[in-house]
Amino acid sequence: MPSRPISPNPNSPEPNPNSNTLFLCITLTASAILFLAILIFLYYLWKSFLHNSKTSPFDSSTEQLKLQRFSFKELRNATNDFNAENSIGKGGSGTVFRGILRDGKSVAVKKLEDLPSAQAEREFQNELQVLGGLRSPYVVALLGYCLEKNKRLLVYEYMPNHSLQESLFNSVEENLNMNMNLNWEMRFQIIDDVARALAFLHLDCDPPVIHGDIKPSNVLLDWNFRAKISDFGLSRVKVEGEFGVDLFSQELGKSQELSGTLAAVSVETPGISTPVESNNEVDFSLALQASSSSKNSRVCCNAKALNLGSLNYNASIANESKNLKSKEISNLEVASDDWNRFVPYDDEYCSVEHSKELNSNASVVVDDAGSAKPWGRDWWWKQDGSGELCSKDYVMEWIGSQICPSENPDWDEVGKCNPQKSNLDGSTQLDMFHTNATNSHLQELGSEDCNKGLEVKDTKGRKSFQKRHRKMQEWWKEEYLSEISKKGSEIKKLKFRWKKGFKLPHFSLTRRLLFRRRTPFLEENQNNCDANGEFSFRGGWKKNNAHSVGSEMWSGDLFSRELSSTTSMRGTLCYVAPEYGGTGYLMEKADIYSFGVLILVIVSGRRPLHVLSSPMKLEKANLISWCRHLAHAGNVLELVDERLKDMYNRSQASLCINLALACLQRMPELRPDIGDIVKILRGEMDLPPLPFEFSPSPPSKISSRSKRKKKADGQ
Ligand SMILES: Nc1ncnc2c1ncn2[C@@H]1O[C@H](COP(=O)(O)OP(=O)(O)OP(=O)(O)O)[C@@H](O)[C@H]1O
Repeated sequence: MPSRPISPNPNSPEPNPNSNTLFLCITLTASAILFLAILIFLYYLWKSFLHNSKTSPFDSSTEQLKLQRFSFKELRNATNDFNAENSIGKGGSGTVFRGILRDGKSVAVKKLEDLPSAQAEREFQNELQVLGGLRSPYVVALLGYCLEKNKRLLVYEYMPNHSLQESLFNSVEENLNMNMNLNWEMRFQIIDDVARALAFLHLDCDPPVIHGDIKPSNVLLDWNFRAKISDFGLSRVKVEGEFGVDLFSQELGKSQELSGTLAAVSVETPGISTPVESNNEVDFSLALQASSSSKNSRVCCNAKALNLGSLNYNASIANESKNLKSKEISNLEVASDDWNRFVPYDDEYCSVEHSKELNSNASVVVDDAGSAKPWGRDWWWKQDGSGELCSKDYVMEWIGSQICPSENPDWDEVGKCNPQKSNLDGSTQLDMFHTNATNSHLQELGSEDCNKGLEVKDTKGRKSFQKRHRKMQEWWKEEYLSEISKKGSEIKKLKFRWKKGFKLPHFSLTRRLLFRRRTPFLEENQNNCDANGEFSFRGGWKKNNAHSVGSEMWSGDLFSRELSSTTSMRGTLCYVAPEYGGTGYLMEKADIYSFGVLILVIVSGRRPLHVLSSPMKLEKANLISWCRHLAHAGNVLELVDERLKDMYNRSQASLCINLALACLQRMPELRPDIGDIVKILRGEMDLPPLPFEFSPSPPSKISSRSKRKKKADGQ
């Protein structure tokens, strides 16, 4: 029986073709939306990942600050076409004008040179990246910037009483006219303000910021003569990890450890909204990047300083000609620049360290007395730009007497290791790195001995000092010279590569990328600072010789110190800490040193090296040296500015001077930290005991608090 076909159930609904299509449409749309959402999500995830990896470490602690971007036209209008009448100062990198913005706000506009050098460029970046991220009542606010083609301008809050430099060193008449003479209360307040500014940078910023160039022209005064610090072109951000011992090795450690990441971020915009053009080197952002990527590294990165290094390095490469006679002066100028920065404020208590540097200069004085500029740069003589140091011969004579004491045979030995001599011999600057490195160690060791040795004045003592000094030199030679010679071939290789690829300060991005492939180990350094031989050199070195910050601390430390003694000079002559040229242990303490000089300058109203055309007592020319003598004689108040007459608080003045002496100790570790300094100035803490040579014998603990209490009681 044939089966009957099953007829469709008349009750079942007919499939509706329209609803099918609708269903399909909805599904497709939903999938597309979902897919898009996922894409968007992934995109944002990726973006935020990128953003986080480039965020300044400030972000964690400080709100990002938006800097206003001005057009050039706006600033030109504000300053009346940069009218000379509106010019309020000139610094190394440009001129500062007073301007009034459209909203009526007074600003100071720093116009950098139109053809910015690599150094100016880095300074610009540094200023934006560091100062741009800081807000404190003790720090001059950076309000904005202008970046148009080759135009670089920075816009700051206007400080009506300009710089401390002017208030202290303008003529009395000038100051009287402008009502800018500083009485004691103002001076003490300024010292306190600068201390608080440093406390903010060192203690409140995370990571700490090291200013690196504390001096009167970088202390600006508001209407009430309250001080704020400015000029962060040399500043550094410090990231401290568990291996935080030596600055320079940390720099190396950072570049080594982060070799993979550094290259990638060099031209990226850093955390704060900062203009970075693709051809600019943003070494600062590298430091920040490094800091966020490396737990165990402590990073100090500095643009201007690296550039100084590059200057030296370039000079060294350019200086391979053996017939140096005519060129050598200019090269020596560059080379001796670094040496010069140490020069003449160190006194007899610790002068062996600097004696060679001084000697190097002395040899130029002797060799080249009349011609050229034996000291390299005019600015050396024009401390802080005023040009008041007009008696060169006088100073030279004085320096000569300081550096070549014929009665000290030990110094002859140091004198042999003269960078200029090595140059005259026809050796290259790279060779000089060795020589100078060697010397710097000899000096360090020597100076240690000198400090001890000077305490022993008799012949027996002198002999033992010499013996110890030589012994230390021998020890150093045995310990390190072989190691350095092992590394000589590496240096040559680097020199070769440098000549091939790193000579141009701004070679094109394409070339950079090409070069990157070929020389990966140099790329991180190139990104850091493409014209910077020193940094490349360091990084390259570290790359091949170190595997971690900790494990290679010592070799890195050794080598970087050698280099730093010739190439990494920073700051301003007479204000820069001695360790900047050598064993840079604690960077904050370098600020403390400069602060010590600043205190003396404020209290005395004198420059650190103060030589006038009129005859003057020799020992007073060097402020620090003179202060130490006075301290030893128990008469520090003689240092107080005569213009104040007797109208000053004696206990405060004595406290300030003794505090300055504490800050000026040669060993960074012995200098008080800024937290203590603030407390000492507030009278909440006693001044730590000063070293023997600064105190009238027997050494006594200066109890500022008790003294002030007594004084208060007496009153
Ligand atoms: N915000 C400001 N308000 C008022 N005056 C300022 C301001 N900034 C700078 N000046 C003035 O301009 C001068 C030059 O400042 P600038 O920072 O360019 O150079 P410097 O610190 O003197 O030198 P260098 O930059 O070479 O260390 C200062 O000494 C000060 O008198």
